[in-house]
Amino acid sequence: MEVGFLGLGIMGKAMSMNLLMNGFKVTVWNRTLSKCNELVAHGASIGKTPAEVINKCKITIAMLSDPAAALWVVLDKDGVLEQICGGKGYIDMSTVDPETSCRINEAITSKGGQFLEAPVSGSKQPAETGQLVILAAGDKALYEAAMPAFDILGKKSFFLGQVGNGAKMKLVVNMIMGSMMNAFSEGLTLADRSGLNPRDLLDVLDLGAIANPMFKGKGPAMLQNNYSPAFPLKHQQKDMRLALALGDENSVPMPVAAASNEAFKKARSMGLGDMDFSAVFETLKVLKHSS
Ligand SMILES: NC(=O)C1=CN([C@@H]2O[C@H](COP(=O)(O)OP(=O)(O)OC[C@H]3O[C@@H](n4cnc5c(N)ncnc54)[C@H](OP(=O)(O)O)[C@@H]3O)[C@@H](O)[C@H]2O)C=CC1
Ligand SMILES: O=CC(=O)O
Repeated sequence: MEVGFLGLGIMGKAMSMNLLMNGFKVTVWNRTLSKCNELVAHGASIGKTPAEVINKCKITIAMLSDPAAALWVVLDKDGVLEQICGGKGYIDMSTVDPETSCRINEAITSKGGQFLEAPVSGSKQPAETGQLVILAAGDKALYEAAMPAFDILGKKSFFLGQVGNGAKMKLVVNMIMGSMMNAFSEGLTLADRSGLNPRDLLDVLDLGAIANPMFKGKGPAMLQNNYSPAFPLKHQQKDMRLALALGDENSVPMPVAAASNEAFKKARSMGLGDMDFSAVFETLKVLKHSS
């Protein structure tokens, strides 16, 4: 099967490489073109623009940073819209808000193309090992046509109905994850400041009812101030912001998420936006130093 792939950041690079290693023909494009080189060394072709990739491939996947990037790649000069047409499918796997997804859907379908949103749950390592959870919504026929690729990229795919539902599900999941990361950071700090060994806390948590892969995976690195980015903090803050907007629209009070968003904003203001989202832990250390 041949696919196009737009956006070779942490996730896009891992996902497109995975497709390539599993026998797919892949044509890649990235805004910073040099990031295509590693993929090309493994057999990928390059498209010089998003339009060129769409022209070449029947199905094209995008994995871009945020709503502005997702819209730019579709609507701007040399963008997806210039070549999309009947018989071609566009799948946006970026995490965006439902409104952005609906705008892209309208643009693509107005030219006769098929559109599927398919954000993913799972980070760099699940992307490398094909263990993502795919949250698709939109054109069911495109979902079925893309299943061979989804089977490589993910451990489970959900079809959630109309466009917007995938984005909503992803934002709800990441709102919970971001809030959990803040509670975890406060717990580690409280254990330390009250005279406990935070490593003991990790062991206790791991044996109880709130054990989870995130605490287990991130905890030891956080205690060593290691925030090598798997999920960049700036993207987690974007997801909190978009989830809070969804809460506004639906009159859902979300005080825990709102406080977590403030902590992520604080971390961004400290220059930690490109670090892993677990670097929000550092905001609590600043409080210690200033007291
Ligand atoms: N990392 C993770 O654990 C996960 C991330 N996600 C979501 O996946 C998406 C990608 O994440 P990730 O790979 O980590 O992010 P990165 O920051 O590593 O990569 C972002 C990608 O978007 C491109 N981009 C940014 N702005 C523009 C623009 N204006 N025009 C064109 N391209 C642009 C970048 O291009 P360039 O290289 O030129 O900067 C790069 O290819 C995000 O929506 C994120 O929320 C979802 C699940 C897990
Ligand atoms: O969006 C991030 C993730 O880990 O899922």
